[in-house]
This record gives sequence, C-alpha cells and structure tokens, in this order.
Amino acid sequence: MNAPEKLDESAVNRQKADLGGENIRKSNFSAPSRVLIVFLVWTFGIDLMLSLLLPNPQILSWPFAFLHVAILMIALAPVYYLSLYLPLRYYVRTSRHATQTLQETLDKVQKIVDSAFDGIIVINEQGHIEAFNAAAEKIFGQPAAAVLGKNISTLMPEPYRSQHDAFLARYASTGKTKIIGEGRELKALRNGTEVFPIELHVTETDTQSGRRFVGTIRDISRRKRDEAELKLANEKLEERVASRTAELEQVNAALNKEIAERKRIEARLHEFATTDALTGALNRREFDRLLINEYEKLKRHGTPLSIILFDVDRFKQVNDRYGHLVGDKVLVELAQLLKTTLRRSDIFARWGGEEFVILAHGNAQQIYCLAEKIRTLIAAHVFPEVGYLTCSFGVAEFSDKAAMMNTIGTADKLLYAAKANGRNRTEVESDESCLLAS
Ligand SMILES: Nc1nc2c(ncn2[C@@H]2O[C@H](COP(=O)(O)OP(=O)(O)OP(=O)(O)O)[C@@H](O)[C@H]2O)c(=O)[nH]1
Repeated sequence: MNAPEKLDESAVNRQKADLGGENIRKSNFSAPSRVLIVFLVWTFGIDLMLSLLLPNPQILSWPFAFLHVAILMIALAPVYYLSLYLPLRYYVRTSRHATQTLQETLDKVQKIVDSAFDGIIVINEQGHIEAFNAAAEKIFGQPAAAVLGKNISTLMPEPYRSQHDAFLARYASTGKTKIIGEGRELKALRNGTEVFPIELHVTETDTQSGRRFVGTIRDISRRKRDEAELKLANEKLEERVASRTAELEQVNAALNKEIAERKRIEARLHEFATTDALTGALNRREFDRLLINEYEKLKRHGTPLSIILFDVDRFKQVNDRYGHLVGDKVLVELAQLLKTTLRRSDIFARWGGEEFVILAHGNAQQIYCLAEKIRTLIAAHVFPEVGYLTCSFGVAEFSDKAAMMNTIGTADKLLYAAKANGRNRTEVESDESCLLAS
C-alpha cells in the first residue's frame, strides 16, 4: 500500500493548503491577482498616455488602431515580463516546491507513524476512522483501506461496541471521560472475529476541522498469555511449596516428637543414673560427684560447707512390725518431707539403707541448726502407716585442710554417738547450740 494514500484525503488537502499558503505569503509576490492588478494599471496607463499624445480622429482608423496595439505591446513587453511572467513563474515554482515539501513531510510523517511499534488510530468526533497506521493493520488484521471511514466500534467486541457511540456522545455533551489521557486494558476484535486484549491510550487534539481522538494501541495478547502462564506457574509453585511445607512440618513435628521423646528418655536415664529408685532422693554416686564439686569450691573460695548424716531410729522394728513394704513407704515419705523442707542449694541423698545425707552451705553451727530443724520436723510428723518416728543426726564441717573423707567419717561417728546418746538428737563436733533446738 502506498503510504500517503492511507491518510485521510481531506486532512491532506488541509495540510497542503496550509503549507502552500504559508510559502506564498513568505514570497514577494503573494498572489496572481496582485500581478494582474499591476498589469492592468500599466496597460491602462500606457493607453491613456497614447490617447492624449495622438489626435482623436486617427483612433478610429484601422492602421492607427493596429499601430496603437503594436506600440502598446512593444511598450508593455518588459512590463509583461517583469510584472506578469516572472511573478507567475515564481508563484508556480514556489507552489511546486511547497507541494513537494508537503509531500515529503507527509511521507516522513507517514513513515514515522507506520514504523511505530504501537498501532495508531485517529478518529473524528463521530467515531469515524481517519488514520490507521501499519502497526494497527497488523494488530487488527485488516488493511487501512478496509476500515478508513468506518466507525471505530467495528474494531470492538461487545459490549464495548454498543457502548462506544453513547460514550462519544456523552463526552461531547459533558466533556467528562475516564479514558482520555489514561491507559487501560480492553478487548478488541481481530479480523472481525477474534477477541484479543489490548492496552489503549487515548489523547485528543483540536484541529481546524474539529476534535480528533488519537488512540495508541498495543496488542498485549502475549503479555497476557505470559502473565497467565506465570500465574499458573506461581500457583503450582505455591501448591508445591505448601505441600512441601506441610510435609516438612510433618517431618518437623515427628522430629520434635522424637527429640522430646529422646529428651524425656535422657532425662529419665539421667534420673535413673542420679537418683535413688525408691525414694527419689539423689543416689550415692551422684552425691559423691556433687560433693567433689562443692569441696573444690570450698578449697578455692573458702565458702563454709557442712555435712549432715542422719538415720531413722529403730527402723528394723518398723519393718518387723509393719512389713518391708510399709518400711519402704516410710522411707519414701521421709524423703518427700526432706525435699519440701530443704533449699534447692542443699544436696540431699540416700546414703544407704535407712540412712540419708545432706550437704549444705554453712558452718557447723549453722548446719547444726538445720539438722535440729529437720529432726524436730520429722519427730512431729505423723507417718500414716506407722505414726511417729525419730531420727538421729551427726553434723560435721568440711575444712580445706582436712581430707574430705575424714569429715564424712566424723559425721558418721557423730551419728553413732547420737544413737548411743539416746537417739532423736543431733551431735556436732564442737559444743554448738541452736535456738531452734528443742
Ligand atoms: N523397708 C526397708 N528397710 C530397709 C531398707 N534399707 C534398710 N532397711 C532396714 O533398716 C533396718 C536397719 O536396722 P538397723 O541397722 O538394725 O538399725 P535400726 O533398727 O534402725 O536401729 P538403730 O539404727 O540402732 O536405731 C534393717 O532392718 C534393714 O533391713 C529399705 O530400703 N527398705
């Protein structure tokens, strides 16, 4: 298709007229009419001069008339040349040049418009298509010749088609529109059948022959397809992530359960390894380990540390009278009583049989007081199965100079001394007294 043909003819003519007029106005000879006026003035001027110079009767004779015309033509020849031929030749050349310039400009504009990536469609106020560039031909699958002059709504599917004329009329009457100057996504019609998505930007411009709307159209089918594919891929990915997350959460929950179970087993194992199975008090091995730690601290920092060894009085009788199981229950209850009484920093363990040990921070006097407090507490406690019971206590203070085992031995001796001295009493190395003692 010849490019300039695609532009609306009236618009071309208007532009031609504008461009031509502009060039002529710029020249010294603005119009043929002005040349004609100059020619007439010269003709009548010379004719008048000849009439005045020559006697009147001779004017009527044919030879004279011939001479008159000949003189007139000879006299006016330079005037013809200067005032008629040259201006006309200049006018024609200028007009031809202006037309050529206009044509070149139009060719250039058309090429630019046709080379645009986006489709460009110009419509008038009635919605009739006045320009349709090459990209628009490609996008809509129709040659410009097939759509020029037709209503733009022929390129739209329903419901846009039915709404478009009303939209234009409303805009003409109210001046209100949402689309001018804004970009929006719409549906268009390719080859009159295929509905496809477009992105449309509309601008408007006022021309001598009325308002024009310029639509810039981009086929976004591919983008939409890509977006849809991307959305689908995203959805699938999200689904996979969700199911994988669920799987991981399950695995995680199972792992957490396993870890919790392991921790529970470890704690249980630790408990088995460190506590006495019957009473729940620390066992002898754990006590020995903690004693070594505390003894090291004592040696480093000099903080006073003492030991209480105590033993249930006449426990054999309990076993003999109530049975071994009741004896066990009594030991469990006794340990429970001690646990609720002692501080967390005190280390309480079963030493063996019905004998218990307490490692406590404090000097002999302070821990003697503690032993007495425990003694009176036990003595006042009613054991459901057996009633009242008493215990005997031996208290000794560790020193950084004495060997650790010696102090334990001392506490043991003092415990036996308490037994020997009548039971239900506390013996300590030095002559200690305690306000708590009863
Ligand atoms: N039920 C029970 N009895 C125990 C346990 N360990 C030791 N005994 C008993 O505790 C009793 C300790 O008796 P003895 O050493 O004669 O001392 P006792 O009868 O308490 O008399 P004194 O200590 O001199 O007051 C024994 O009969 C042991 O069998 C135990 O774990 N459970």
